[in-house]
Amino acid sequence: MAVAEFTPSSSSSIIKKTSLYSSQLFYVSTHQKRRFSLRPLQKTHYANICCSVTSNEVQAPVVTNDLKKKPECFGVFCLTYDLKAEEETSCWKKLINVSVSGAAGMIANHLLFKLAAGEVFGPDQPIALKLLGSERSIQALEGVAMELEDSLYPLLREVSIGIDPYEVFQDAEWALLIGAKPRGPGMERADLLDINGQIFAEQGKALNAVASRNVKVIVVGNPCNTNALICLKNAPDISAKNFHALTRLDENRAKCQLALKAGVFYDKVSNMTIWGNHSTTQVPDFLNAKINGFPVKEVIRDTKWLEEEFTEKVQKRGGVLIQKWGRSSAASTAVSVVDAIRSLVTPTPEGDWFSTGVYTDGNPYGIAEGIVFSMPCRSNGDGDYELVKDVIIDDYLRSRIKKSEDELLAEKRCVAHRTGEGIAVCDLPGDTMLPGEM
Ligand SMILES: NC(=O)c1ccc[n+]([C@@H]2O[C@H](COP(=O)([O-])OP(=O)(O)OC[C@H]3O[C@@H](n4cnc5c(N)ncnc54)[C@H](O)[C@@H]3O)[C@@H](O)[C@H]2O)c1
Repeated sequence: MAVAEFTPSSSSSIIKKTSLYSSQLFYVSTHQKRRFSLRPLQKTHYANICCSVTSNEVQAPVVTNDLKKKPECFGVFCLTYDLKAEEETSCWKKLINVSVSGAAGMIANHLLFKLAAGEVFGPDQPIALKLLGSERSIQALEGVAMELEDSLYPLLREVSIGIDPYEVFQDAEWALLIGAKPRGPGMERADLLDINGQIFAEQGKALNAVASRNVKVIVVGNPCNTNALICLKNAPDISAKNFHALTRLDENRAKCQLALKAGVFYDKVSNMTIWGNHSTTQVPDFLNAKINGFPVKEVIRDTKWLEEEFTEKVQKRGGVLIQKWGRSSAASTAVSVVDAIRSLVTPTPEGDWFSTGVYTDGNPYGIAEGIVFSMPCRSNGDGDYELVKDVIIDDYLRSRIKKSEDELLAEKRCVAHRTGEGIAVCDLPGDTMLPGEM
């Protein structure tokens, strides 16, 4: 059985970089330490401007004669440099590095273009995209980089691709870990936990070695809660608080179902928590959620529907979608990654909260410590979060939360060899992975 597609080895890695600063598209082989131009980059005036970076702003760009004379800067793009570009870029923030793994996959194919367009970090935030693929996906990754080039995004200042996380995560301020091995036919869930555990242990080590000390990590690849746990345990120099497992898609799905039942538009649904694991043991919390500012139970008086139909609909939405669509949700997952990041970089609206899978140490709900569990959080927009304290937990909710907690504790025991916590013992309860997202 192949253990993982990706074998980290800095000696064999190839980084391909397209830099809009240099107007060149080139490979950097860490082996040979040489660069060669593949083809000229047909680009707008951004191709021949330089931005010098101050503490929090990119200074006005200047046209350098050197670059202007370069043979790869050609034709109309060299001549039509518009001085207004200086004004446009002078108020930009400092460039941020965003690393994305699984960048040639379906989710990334939606997400990368949202990142480059400024939908995530804002219209004044230039970004460098560093894309991590597997050996098998390196060609596809080149195609992704070409599409990004051809999209002429002004905010996208650099694109690099590679298969070595120690290079691709260098100075990462955000790491969006999407790449994971899918579950093959007949593969036991314990095997999947182990195979992906290996990937996320390696990526945790790489983040620990080379990423920004303040990097925010969002784990999407499944089983995402336990992958996030493995990742953070392998990155001891980075705060465990910086690691998230994506449960925002589940939150969005739950909001949609409540809106549908109540006959309101979904922006009227707030305070939606997904508790627990991104699996069918997840608990969409209708007790604390609100519709038009009122408790859901006051608006939807059908408790049977809430406890049975609603809960199951949210838990199994991914499976229904794959039956209809023939593949797992990619676009809505990408949207939910955008939502998850935006929730951390913009202040949470007064009285509201969002769900994300985070490390349980110090949680006020009595959930076991040492696991990654989806809980209600608020942020003041600085990338950090705090857990919401004033939530009601009744017997129904507590028993459901306990089931998801037990599952995550079992997953944790099963990957103890990956988290440095001893010998793995796999006594997993029933198979509760979300159908279609395996
Ligand atoms: N948390 C959620 O809400 C949620 C929702 C949907 C999907 N998912 C999960 O997201 C993951 C990706 O889904 P997708 O639809 O994009 O899959 P995909 O198969 O289209 O893409 C995955 C990509 O990752 C690459 N890859 C594999 N191992 C890698 C490694 N070690 N390093 C870098 N890249 C690697 C593959 O080559 C592939 O290109 C899956 O694990 C899926 O189950 C999570």
